[in-house]
Amino acid sequence: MGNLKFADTTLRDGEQAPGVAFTVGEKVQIAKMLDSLGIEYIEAGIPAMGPPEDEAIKEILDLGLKAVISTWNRANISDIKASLACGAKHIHVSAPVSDIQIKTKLCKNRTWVVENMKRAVCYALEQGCSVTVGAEDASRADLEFLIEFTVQARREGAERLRFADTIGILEPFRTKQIIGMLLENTGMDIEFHGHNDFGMATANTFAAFKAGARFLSTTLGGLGERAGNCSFEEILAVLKQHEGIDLNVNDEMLTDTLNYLNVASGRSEFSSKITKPGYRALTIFEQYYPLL
Ligand SMILES: CC(=O)SCCNC(=O)CCNC(=O)[C@H](O)C(C)(C)COP(=O)(O)OP(=O)(O)OC[C@H]1O[C@@H](n2cnc3c(N)ncnc32)[C@H](O)[C@@H]1OP(=O)(O)O
Ligand SMILES: CC(C)C(=O)C(=O)O
Repeated sequence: MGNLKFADTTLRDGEQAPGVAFTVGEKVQIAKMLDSLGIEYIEAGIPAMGPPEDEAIKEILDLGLKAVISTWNRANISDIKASLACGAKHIHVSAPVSDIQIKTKLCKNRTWVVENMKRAVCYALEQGCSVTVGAEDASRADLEFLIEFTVQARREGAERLRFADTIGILEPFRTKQIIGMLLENTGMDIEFHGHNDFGMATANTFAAFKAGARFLSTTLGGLGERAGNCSFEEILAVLKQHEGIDLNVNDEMLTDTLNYLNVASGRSEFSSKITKPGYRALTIFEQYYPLL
């Protein structure tokens, strides 16, 4: 998909959607389908959760897919050991970076967060893994601290930073400004992870792309915690319509994948996602919407 890369989190954040629990077989099938669509990065799950999550992750890793398979870890060594036990080679280390989450969720301070992130990154690298770092609740973080956290992650050897709009409070203008500022001040590659609480996950993801984020975190159908995440098929349509970027995703395969997910997620409203305006515009009625 060229310079722009997709990091799918249907199997991790998608499964955090209310009422959704995939079986091991469903997770493996979804991973195969994501790979067939040409998605470059697949977040397979959280090994620290134990069985059956770790079984699914092992099976996915054993498939030898083209996509890079990563696992989600808290900023601690025991989570990374659980990932290594599954055979993971690509470790995502995640930590809250807003003061509100550092204080209320972790009961810690900024120094603790940076030190534990660094220790976890360093450990994973020593084990021969590649590492990405996640900044949870980045949209509510103090900007100077976010820059400091990112610079330290980069120095430690992390490949990129996942900027999470964890509670979905950003809007596109602010997103563009904040991602641009982060890129300018850190030189770190950015992955944008948006939530849809105000219905702006796709718009914010597009704004992050316009600001220079090369990695877009998406889920099939926008499945994800609370109101969900940026949907893969929507941002595909937006990129095509507004940027003329055609990622040549096989439309039939995408529809089959969404239909499979509809059944696996048990979310009946999900099937209607393929009739969402953005997606439909470019797949069914493309001739009426000349590309820019
Ligand atoms: C915003 C997000 O989407 S984050 C991803 C969220 N997804 C999930 O949490 C998946 C479901 N969660 C689980 O199954 C479990 O919470 C597990 C397996 C991940 C962890 O289980 P446990 O360790 O038994 O319990 P628990 O969730 O209470 O862990 C809390 C501990 O993790 C710490 N912690 C939480 N997040 C992080 C983090 N990102 N980095 C470091 N430590 C963290 C807490 O401070 C707390 O530490 P303490 O034990 O010293 O007080
Ligand atoms: C763990 C992260 C990336 C997440 O899902 C969020 O903060 O929204």
